[in-house]
Amino acid sequence: MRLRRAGRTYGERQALFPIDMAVRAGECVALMGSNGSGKSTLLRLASGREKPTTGSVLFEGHPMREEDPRTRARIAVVGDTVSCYPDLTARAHLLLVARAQGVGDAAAEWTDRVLAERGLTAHADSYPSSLSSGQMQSLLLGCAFVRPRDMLILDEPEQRLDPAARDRLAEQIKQEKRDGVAVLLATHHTDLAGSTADRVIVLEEGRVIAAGATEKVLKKVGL
Ligand SMILES: Nc1ncnc2c1ncn2[C@@H]1O[C@H](COP(=O)(O)OP(=O)(O)OP(=O)(O)O)[C@@H](O)[C@H]1O
Repeated sequence: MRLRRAGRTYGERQALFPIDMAVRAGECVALMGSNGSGKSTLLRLASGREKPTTGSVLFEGHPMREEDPRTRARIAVVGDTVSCYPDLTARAHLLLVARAQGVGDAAAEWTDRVLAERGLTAHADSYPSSLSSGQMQSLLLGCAFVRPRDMLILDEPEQRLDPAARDRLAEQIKQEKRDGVAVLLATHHTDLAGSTADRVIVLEEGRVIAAGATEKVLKKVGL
């Protein structure tokens, strides 16, 4: 996935100034920066959810189009909005996504594995209204891991997770990299970025203020 001078305005506000960046297979890039610095905007462009107002976004050399089923089939996104079906259990959500994304006969097996990995086995038959906010976040993350993917886009995936669930998430991201998945995430959690990201990009008011190898950048910006 590559952004070529991609920028985004909302009315008068320049949420993201034109930026060049790429995420390669097996690599994790973390976006950091204060509230409103443009991280979610960049992720929405990278996932094809929104179009840049300048420049372009490419996935494997072709313009990113979320409406293209082939793109959707390969990019798993956990965005900044929570959405679920109130009358479907945690297990049913995962089965639905697995089947919709072509997992086929293995959907039940994938679902059980993801429930266990996300610490949700005991809540498999719970409805969203009876999940805690952290369990709900784990379910949303599970929806990204219960389907095939070549790219993973995560917006503050650590939010509402307890330390154990956060550690499991970090391990999962490292496994994704070993499996050749390209990972792009926005996070406020320095340890999560430090343990998973190969590179960090720090945004401030829509501009890149630091970018490069994780350790170097975190040190430079005092994180
Ligand atoms: N749909 C929109 N319409 C108008 N302005 C928007 C819209 N989305 C984002 N913005 C503005 O763009 C800027 C960047 O927002 P963005 O959500 O990308 O920040 P962020 O770095 O993800 O912040 P946070 O850490 O709070 O999630 C903010 O000033 C925000 O108010």
